[in-house]
Amino acid sequence: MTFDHDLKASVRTIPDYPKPGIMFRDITTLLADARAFRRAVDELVHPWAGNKIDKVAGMEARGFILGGAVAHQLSAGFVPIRKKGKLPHTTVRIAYSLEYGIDEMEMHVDAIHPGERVILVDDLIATGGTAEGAVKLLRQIGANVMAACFIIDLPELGGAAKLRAMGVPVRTLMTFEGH
Ligand SMILES: O=P(O)(O)OC[C@H]1O[C@H](OP(=O)(O)OP(=O)(O)O)[C@H](O)[C@@H]1O
Ligand SMILES: Nc1ncnc2[nH]cnc12
Repeated sequence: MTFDHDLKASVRTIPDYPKPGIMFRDITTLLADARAFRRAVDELVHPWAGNKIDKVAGMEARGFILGGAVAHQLSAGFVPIRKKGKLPHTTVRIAYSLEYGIDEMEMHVDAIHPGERVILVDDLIATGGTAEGAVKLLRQIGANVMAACFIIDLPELGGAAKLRAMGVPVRTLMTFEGH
C-alpha cells in the first residue's frame, strides 16, 4: 500500500450514509480535483505499465470511472460489471452482499476470451463482497484475474484479505480505520 496524505485528504467522509453507522468514504471530491484524480489513476496503473493486460473490468458505478481511465492508460479493453438488468446481451449473474446491502451483478458472457489477462478496478473495498462476486464471474467465463486494485481499503472489514485468500493480488492506495 502506498500512503499519500494529499490523496487521502481529497476523500470526503459522510457519517451515517446511506445507513446509520456507516462512515461513507466519498471519492467525488477526489475525482473533482484534477491533480488528485490523475495521481490516483497513475498510482493504480503504475505496477502494470509495460505489462500485457487485455482487459480492465470495473464494477458499477464508481468502478466505471476509474476502470475506464485505467484501461485507457494501459491500452486495454474495458468490461463493465453491472447491477442486474442493465446489460442487453446474454449474461452471467451472481448475488452478492456489501457493507450496506445485497444485490446481483452481471457481465456479458462473451466480454472476455478464455485466458485473457484481466485487472479488476473499483474505488473501494470494504467487506469484499462486491469484488469477490466480480472475481467469481470473471473466472466463470475463463478470465485470468491478474490483480484487483482500489483507491481505498477499509481493512477492518476484511475484503482485501478475502480476495488475497482467493489468490488475487490486491493493490490499494490508502486505508481508513474506523469504517
Ligand atoms: O467491499 P464491499 O462491502 O462489497 O463494498 C464495496 C462496494 O460498495 C460500493 O459500491 P455500491 O454498491 O455502493 O455502488 P455504486 O458504485 O453504484 O455507488 C463501492 O463502489 C464498491 O463497489
Ligand atoms: N464505507 C463506505 N464508503 C463508500 N463506499 C462504500 N462501499 C462499501 N462501504 C463503503
